[in-house]
Order: sequence, then C-alpha cells, then structure tokens
Amino acid sequence: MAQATKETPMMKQYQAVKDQYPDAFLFYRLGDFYELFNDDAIKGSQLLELTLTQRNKNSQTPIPMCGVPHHAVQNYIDILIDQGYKVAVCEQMEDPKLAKGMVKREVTRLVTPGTQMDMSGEQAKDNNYLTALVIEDQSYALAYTDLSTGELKTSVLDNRDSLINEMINLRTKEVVVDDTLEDSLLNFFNEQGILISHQGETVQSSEVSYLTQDLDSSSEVKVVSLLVTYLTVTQKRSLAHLQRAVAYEPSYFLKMDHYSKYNLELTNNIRSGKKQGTLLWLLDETKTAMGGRLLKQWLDRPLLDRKSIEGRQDKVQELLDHYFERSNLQDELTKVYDLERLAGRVAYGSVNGRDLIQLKTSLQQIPKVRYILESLNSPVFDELMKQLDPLEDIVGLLDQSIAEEPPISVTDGGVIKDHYNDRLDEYRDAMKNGKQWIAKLEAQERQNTGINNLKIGFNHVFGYYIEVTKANLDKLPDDRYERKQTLTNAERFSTPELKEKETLILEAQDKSTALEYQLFADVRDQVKESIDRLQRLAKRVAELDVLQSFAVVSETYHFIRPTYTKSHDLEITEGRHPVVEKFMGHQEYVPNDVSMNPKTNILLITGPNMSGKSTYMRQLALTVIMSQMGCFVPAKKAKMPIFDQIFTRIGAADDLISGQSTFMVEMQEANNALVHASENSLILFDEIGRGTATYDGMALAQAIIEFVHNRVHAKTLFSTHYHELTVLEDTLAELKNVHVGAVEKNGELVFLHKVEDGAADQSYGIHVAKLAGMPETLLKRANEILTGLESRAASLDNQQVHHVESQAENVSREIDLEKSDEDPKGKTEASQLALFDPVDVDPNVDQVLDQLKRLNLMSMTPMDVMNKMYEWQQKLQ
Ligand SMILES: Nc1ncnc2c1ncn2[C@@H]1O[C@H](COP(=O)(O)OP(=O)(O)OP(=O)(O)O)[C@@H](O)[C@H]1O
Repeated sequence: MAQATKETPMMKQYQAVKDQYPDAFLFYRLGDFYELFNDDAIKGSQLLELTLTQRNKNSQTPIPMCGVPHHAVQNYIDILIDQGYKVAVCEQMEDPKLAKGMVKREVTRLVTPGTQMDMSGEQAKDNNYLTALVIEDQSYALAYTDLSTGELKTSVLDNRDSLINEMINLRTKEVVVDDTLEDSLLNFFNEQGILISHQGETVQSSEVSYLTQDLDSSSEVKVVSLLVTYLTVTQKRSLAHLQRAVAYEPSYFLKMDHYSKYNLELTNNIRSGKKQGTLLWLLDETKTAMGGRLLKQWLDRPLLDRKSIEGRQDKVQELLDHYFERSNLQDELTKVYDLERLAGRVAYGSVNGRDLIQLKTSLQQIPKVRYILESLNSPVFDELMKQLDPLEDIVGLLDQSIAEEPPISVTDGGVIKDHYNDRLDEYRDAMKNGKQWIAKLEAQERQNTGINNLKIGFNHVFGYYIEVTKANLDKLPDDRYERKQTLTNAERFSTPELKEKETLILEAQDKSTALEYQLFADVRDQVKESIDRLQRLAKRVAELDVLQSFAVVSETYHFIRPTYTKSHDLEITEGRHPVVEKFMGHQEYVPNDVSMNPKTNILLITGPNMSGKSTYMRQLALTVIMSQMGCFVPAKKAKMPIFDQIFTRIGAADDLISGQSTFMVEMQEANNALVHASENSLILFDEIGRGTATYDGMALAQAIIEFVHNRVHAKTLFSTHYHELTVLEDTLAELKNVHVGAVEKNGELVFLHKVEDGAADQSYGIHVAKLAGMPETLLKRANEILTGLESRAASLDNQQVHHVESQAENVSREIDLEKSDEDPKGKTEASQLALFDPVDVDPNVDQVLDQLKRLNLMSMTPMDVMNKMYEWQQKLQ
C-alpha cells in the first residue's frame, strides 16, 4: 500500500504509523480533522462520499487526501466498520501549540467489525461476536466474545459442519485465526463476508491465565489466548470486564442446523432478513436490551434437560398467574438500562457522567424488583432472588458523587455533586463569589462612568474585559483603563482590580475542572472493582426479563404449558402456528392436532397447493422449540417428548451459503437428517423430490421415507404432491396418511386448513377445471385418464425404488436401499415405455415427439404431466 512520496516530516510520521496498520484505514488527526492519505484516501473518499483533494498539489508527487471533521468522526468510522473494514484512529498525543517539533501521534484504538461496541437502537438487542479459531488434533477450537458485554465462551467441535453451523449461528463478522487454518475454510469465511484477522503470536499474560483458568482442554486455552491477545493488541485498554471463559458443549442444547433456523424463520425472515414476522419478533416482549440478547441466545439454544426446562416454565407460570406483580415488574425493568454494556464501558474507561447516572437509576430498581418477587411468595424464585444483588455500596457512592444531570463531557466540570469533596466546594465558592463580584463591579463601573451600556464580558483569548461602545469612549477616565482589544463599534479594556479577580476566578475554574475529572475517575475506578458483581446481576435481570416476556406472550396469545413424556408419545391438541396466527388473527386460524407415537412415527401429508401443509409442519417445529426454551406453546393441550435435534427441508429456498442448486441443497439437507437424526429427533420434509423429474423425485421420496421408517425412527412429517406415495401406508407400519382438506363452496374451492386422517382426494386439478367451467365430457374423460394413470403408477411402485439407486448413492452412502431381485434397468425402461406408449404413425406424431423431447420434467407436477398427456392424446386420436 505504501506509496512513494517526497516525504515531509509529517508524511514520514504518517507512513511509519500506516506501516503498522496496513489492513486498516488510518484516520490521522491533523488539528480539527482526521485525514486519510494515499490509497486510504482514494478508497475512503468513495466509500464515505468525501471530496478527494491533494496535499502538496504543486509538487511532483501530490498526495491524495480526504478528511472528516473530528466531531463527526464516529459516523464515518461506523460506515466503514459496517462494510467490514478496520479503522485505526491516530490521535495527537500533545497540544500542537506546546509541542516542540513534530506533534507526537499514536494510534489509540483499532476499531474492527468484531470489536465495535457502540450498539444503539434495534442493534442494542444484538450481540456482536468476535470469534477466534484454531485447529488442533483435527478438531476445531472456537472462542467468542462480545466485547461490549464481556461474555467469553469456548468449545471444541469435532467436524467442519458443526463449526460452520456454529459460526453462522453466532453471526460473527470477524474471525481471528492463527496459521493452523486451512485455505478452504478461509475462503468460506471470505465468501460469507466475515473479516479474517491474522494474529501471529499468542501472548501468555496474567490476564490470559486468569481468563482461561476454568478451562480443561489445551485447545480451548489456546484459542482463548489467541482471542485475548488480539484484543489486547487492538484495543490498547483495560479488558477488565472480560468474564472468565466458559466452555460449552453444543450437544447440551437442541441441535438445529443453520438451514433449519433459516427455514423456520426463527430470528430473521426469509423475505428481507429482518426480525419482523419471526418467532423472535413474536416472543420479544423484553424490556431491557440484556433481556433481548438473552432471548435470542435461548432461541438459538433451546434446552435438553427437562428439569431446567421445567424450572423456567415454573417461573413463567407464576408470572402468568400474577398479572399485577408482572406489570409492576415490567415497569421496574423498563427503568433498567443495559447493565452489561454499562459495565463494559466502565472497564473500558469510556463511561461518562450520564452513564453512571443510568447505572445508579438501574441499580435503584433492583430492591423494588426483589420486593415484587418476594410478594409472589413462591419458592420458584428463591434462587434467582438471592442473586439479585442491589449493589447498595455502588448506589450510595454514585448518589453522593455524580450530579443528577451531568454533561456528556467528563473534562469540562459539572459532573460531581456539591458537598462530595471539600476542596471542590472551595473552588466552586471562589468561582461563584467571583461571578457575583464581577456583576457588582459592572454596576459600579456604570455608575462611576455614567455609561449605561458598559458591560463586563469574557472570552477565552482575552479573559475578562470591560466593553465600552465607541460613542461612549469620551466618557471614560483614561487613568485606570488599559486597552485590550478594538472592535468595529466598541473597545475592550481591563483594570487592575478586574485583573486581580480574573486570576482568582480562572484559577479556581481550572483547578475545579481538573479536580472534578480526578474525582470522576476515582468513582469510575471504584465501580470498576465491582464489575463482576454487576455482570452477575445483569445476567439475572436478563433472565427475569425473558421469563416475564414469555409470560406476557403466553397470556396474549393463549399459550399453554406443555408436559413431557419419556415414551415418545406426542399429542398436540389444537396446535397453531404462532406467527401465522398473529398475522391472520386468532379467530381466522384453524387449529390442528398432531398425534404421534412409537407406532406412528411418520405422518405423510397430502393436500392441494396452498392448503397449509408447510404451515402445519412448521407449527410443530416452532412448538417444540418454544417448549424447550421454557416458554409455553400455542395449543390447547400439549404432551411431547424432549427432542434432541430438528431437521428441516422446507420451502424452495435456494442455498444462500454456496449458491448451489435447489435440488442439490435439498438432497444435502435430507442427507444431513438421515445421517444424524436419532429416534429422539424431529424431521420435517416438505415435498422432497420436487426439484427433479417427476418419477425420479417420487422414487427418491419413497426411498427416503422407507429409510426413515426402517432405520431412523425419528418423528417425521413428510408432505408431498406425489399422491402415489400414500399407498405406503399399507406396507409401512409406522406411517400414517393425513391430508389437508378443501371443499367446493359457492362455486369456489375453499381451503379448510384442517388436517384430517387419510389421503387427500387427488382430483383437485380436475375440480378446478370444473370450477373453470370446462365441458362435462372433457371432465369425464380427464377422470378416466386419471384412473388409468393411477393404476399404472401403482404397478410401478417397486420399479421406482430401483430407479433411485444411483441417485441415492450420490446423496449418501448411508442410504442403503433395499435391493430387489429384478433387473432394475429393464424395469425402468419398461416403465418409461408403459408411460409414453407410442401410437400408430400419425401426422401429429413428430410434433408430439418434438414437444416431448423439449419438455422440462423437472418443473412439472404429476398433474402437469397428466394434462400434457391428455393434450397429446387429443392430438394423436
Ligand atoms: N391452519 C391454518 N389456518 C388458517 N390459514 C392457514 C392455516 N394453514 C395455512 N394457512 C394459510 O394458507 C397459506 C398457505 O399455507 P402453506 O404455505 O402452508 O400451504 P402448502 O400446502 O404448504 O402450499 P404449497 O403446497 O403451495 O407449498 C398460508 O400462507 C396461510 O395463509
């Protein structure tokens, strides 16, 4: 990046700093501006929409330059960070007026996407995770932290898929790596827009030892050390608020891969990626930013342990049963600011007076919160209540020291209360008396001179002065008045008395602001001592906030408390999809039952398009997730097992991650489920196979169902357009047909959205044709053809299994299809022949054959095929 410049001493200094931060935009402070030079300026001026100018314009090698005013710098930094860049901020380390020679400059902070701390508005409820990654013994050690809250976690993952899942779950924007990482993984991060930061050496500081002391595995220690080293190098300030690293095991939680989370729209909707219309959006009635972040974490990791789940639900029940206490609790929580991030700012030294007042106000709510919980008189809150430490000592300190409405700046005074420090009070007295004295002097001077508009003013350059308009100058006795400044209409003077008082006042003022800053820093340091107490409190408050949020939504949307079975029985009565229901209204939504047990592990769902098949499937998945988060669920009654994993293949979403074809993604997701699911898992397959040619897809679908049925035994909802598959009910004992019905009403096809036993009536296409007014004879003929096709299709069932073999092998070696004795090739060909039986030579034959050749079977449903054949048949007859 370095460019040849004929270097002035300043550019030399600039270049020396820039060389240390080649991968960051260097914001170089020059007076009231931060300047960017060379390549930084060229690229920066585009990204920030700044005017590109030149330094040393007339020299042979002018230097490209652009700049931003110092007071607005944060906005510009944020823009670059949001786009995934790093920014090094280089400050003037001495007053240019006092500096001898070049002003000393240093980089005081390196802002990166993963270490950005200023989150406001909607973002306050998001965590910003910086991740580090190390490969050791063929495993992936991962550590992550949110610098603004101090949370620090680590885990060792034994395969790449789990790692990628975890990375996507964390929505990390920056990953710190050493040289153990393989290129393909780095490429993957690049494609994902994750910034890669290399950290060569790991420093074993006392901070690192402290933070890693609870870890057992050497790779976890290694990766946390890497992360902390990177933070030390980039942040250049105290990391006192980092919490000791906690090892976690993803298998302690309900496992869902990122496809499933995406498909189920847990935190981001598929359409715009926003929160609106997601489960998170529905469940979020939290009152604090900490609660909002914890809710998201719980949603990302629902529990497996029944006792812990029921522990949460007990509390939700109590809060649900006590409306008044709950609304009081909400009122108190609303007044609690982001304790975690305030603690972070205290540790960072970036806290100001207003932050400390927010901290005080927040802490003052804690005794009230405890009181409310006590009044519930229920043992379920005992543990939580004990941990709600009101930090009275800190409240006392802040109450005595920090002014109620302090300014933002901590260096200009006005932050510390009167009577906190005797010395400060003295200075303040002097300042106050001085001001009164000045007012008195002004009155006196007016009287003495008879100049009524004479006034005493102050400015930073000339200090106190007596101002007299030019018209009145002749009234001034010239003995005591010393001229200081001449303006257009007036002159400014000083007198010996004014000078004397001025010295006293200004000294008091300087000393007072310096002392105030000192006192403020002391208070801040005392609060810093209690950071871990603050963080513990923040966690408990967040938990309480999420629980009250669950109680609120459970009441608003009529959720009920589920019970759990060990027997793999699942009985949901009148279940609903909470988000769809919210959009359409409780009255409109048609509730549905789900009944499964070890004898009915698979529900094969048929029904016309738009009838509600995928809504039914999603609703079960969301119910399971909500239940294992500890929330209540949208149903009238719910009894369910605790699931270990959820797999989904829903909707036609293409792979966002690697841009693969829909069908490939479909097969990969299906394969993932088949390989990893257990009998305690939930699988949702929505129209598997529709991405390929009709018979191909149908055969695959059947083979997959058989595999799940014979090997996996997971609870599976399988929706399909392939009506032919419904005959499987006769041969697969654990499979049951259900369908979503529709009826004709006043000449229109009405979807009932009601799931009922048995297979769907498959003649909806013909039904629609009837509604469209087609002639009776045509409809009759269509029905005949349909019947014929059905019987032929049924006779082909076995052969389809063979046809799928080669496909299935590609999908997964795990899929071990039952082999038939017959020759698959011969049968398949026979079936194709049977389907498209050639007719005697006819003038239309060529035309039909031509159309057939060009037909895109991939995009056709069986009904489309039927219609097409009907058309050809008409032609050929
Ligand atoms: N239980 C229900 N009560 C009321 N409306 C519902 C219900 N289920 C689904 N719907 C409505 O029907 C629409 C279609 O539902 P869904 O997408 O689940 O149908 P589908 O059968 O999966 O369709 P396709 O086969 O075309 O994918 C939904 O957007 C919703 O508006």
